[in-house]
Amino acid sequence: MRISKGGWVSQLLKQSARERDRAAQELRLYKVALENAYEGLVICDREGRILTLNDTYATLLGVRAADVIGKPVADVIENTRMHIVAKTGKAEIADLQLVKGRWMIATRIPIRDQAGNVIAVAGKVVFQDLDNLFQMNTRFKEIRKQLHQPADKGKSAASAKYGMSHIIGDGEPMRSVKAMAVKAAKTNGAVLITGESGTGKELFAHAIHRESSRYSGPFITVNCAAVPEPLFESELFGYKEGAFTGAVKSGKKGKFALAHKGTLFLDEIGDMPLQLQAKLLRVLQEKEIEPVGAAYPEPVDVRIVAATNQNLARLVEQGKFRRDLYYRLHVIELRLPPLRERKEDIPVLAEFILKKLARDNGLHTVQADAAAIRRLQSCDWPGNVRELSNVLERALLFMEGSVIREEDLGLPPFAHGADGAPATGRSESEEGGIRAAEIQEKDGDPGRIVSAQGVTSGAAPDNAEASPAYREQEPLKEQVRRLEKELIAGALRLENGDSQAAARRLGMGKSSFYKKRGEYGL
Ligand SMILES: Nc1ncnc2c1ncn2[C@@H]1O[C@H](COP(=O)(O)OP(=O)(O)OP(=O)(O)O)[C@@H](O)[C@H]1O
Repeated sequence: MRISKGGWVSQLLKQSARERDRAAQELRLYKVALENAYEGLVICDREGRILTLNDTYATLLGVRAADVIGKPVADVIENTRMHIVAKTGKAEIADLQLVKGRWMIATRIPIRDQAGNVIAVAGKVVFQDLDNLFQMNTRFKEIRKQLHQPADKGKSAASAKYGMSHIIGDGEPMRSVKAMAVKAAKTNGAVLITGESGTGKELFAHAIHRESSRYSGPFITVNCAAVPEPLFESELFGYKEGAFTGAVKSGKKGKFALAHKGTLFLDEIGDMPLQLQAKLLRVLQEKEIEPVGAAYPEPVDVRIVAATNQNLARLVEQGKFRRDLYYRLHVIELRLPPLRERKEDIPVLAEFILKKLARDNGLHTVQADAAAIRRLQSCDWPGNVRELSNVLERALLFMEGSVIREEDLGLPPFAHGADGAPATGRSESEEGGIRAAEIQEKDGDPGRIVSAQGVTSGAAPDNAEASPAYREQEPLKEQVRRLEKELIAGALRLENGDSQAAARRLGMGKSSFYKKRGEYGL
């Protein structure tokens, strides 16, 4: 059959029209898929100019896609690296990027022509709910920790993690206490570290060990507030085979024996039972231990560093701490200044803490602006550095921009007291919470208390009296207990039952935390 010339042409025209339609439809589909993607998508040319931006990303950025096409991507998207990838040609997978105050997971892929030249870069950001992101990250850290535990368990359990360089603060109070700690480290005598909760006593204990001639020996910690009284003796001194029913068959080494040739850090020493204090004194004098069930004492070479946030002298007066042991420990006392007495250190501390938080959470470092730092310096910090760290961690979660501003700190509005002194900062510490309750009681209203916010903030809101939201009928003590229990249970949940981490999260001292945990049966 002959096909006329006109027939050929019309056939070809029809075919190409069909292909055009198909291509156009395909393009429409891609466009719809791009626009409706859950992720933010952006494509740049090799000069870093935006070729296309989907609606999801445009909405997040608060721009109209049509207005930004052709603009340099760095002018439109904060902290972008699309233009850099266009230059390096190296893909960046799952990088963290802060955009409009939200952390995103960004992936940037160079697109090449057949000769291998970069002609464009495709970028994708997944913005998770921030909590999810942090939860994911916490979970990831846990898994990583579990994976690495068998290899370095022994090492991390028995070695000091911090040195003097980890102790931040170059104001006069801190410089002199650090200098004294270095001197104390060179001796072999017991050191007593005193200071309020969160002032860095544990940090100093580690650093003293590291500065001492025992630095290559073990560093063993015992939290005297956490050991149940009946187990104390065997925990410290160990026991021999068959010492008591339920004992491990082969016997067990105590902390003293584990710390042989190293340092034993007795944290919260004020909580040590009196009977054990007598035994500790004996070890310090005789330099030998007597494991439970042992026939003879065994020599040990251990240097004691003890810490407390209690007033040991007062405990001695009250008959709760042995005078002779107190004198023995008190030979070298390092008194750590509370943060309110070294506010000049707050800027460097904040910088250090923010860097550490960023590192621990795999984020980019964020800074606090001058007003935020001034606000931090206006606080009294009853929970000291731990509390400062908690406030900064929270600010990091709730900040809106890429720099922490005063309002991100979540502190009550700055106010001067009657004596001109700045108002106390928000405290998440137990002490802070109780103080809020006490303030209310002293104000002559013992049956009522401010809301949870007031309790945890450490300062009753200015309008507590006026706002019905802050007034409830439940008796004061019950409210405090209920809230305290909820907070402790919540923190334990978030930290997967890790008491130390939960105590840190709440800005509470470890001993108070353990006590409360037991008290509430959690
Ligand atoms: N000078 C400092 N520089 C850097 N970090 C610090 C400093 N002081 C304290 N910190 C940090 O504050 C937190 C509390 O410190 P640490 O546990 O040493 O305090 P503490 O006095 O032993 O508290 P507690 O009496 O409640 O056990 C830790 O995260 C610690 O790293």
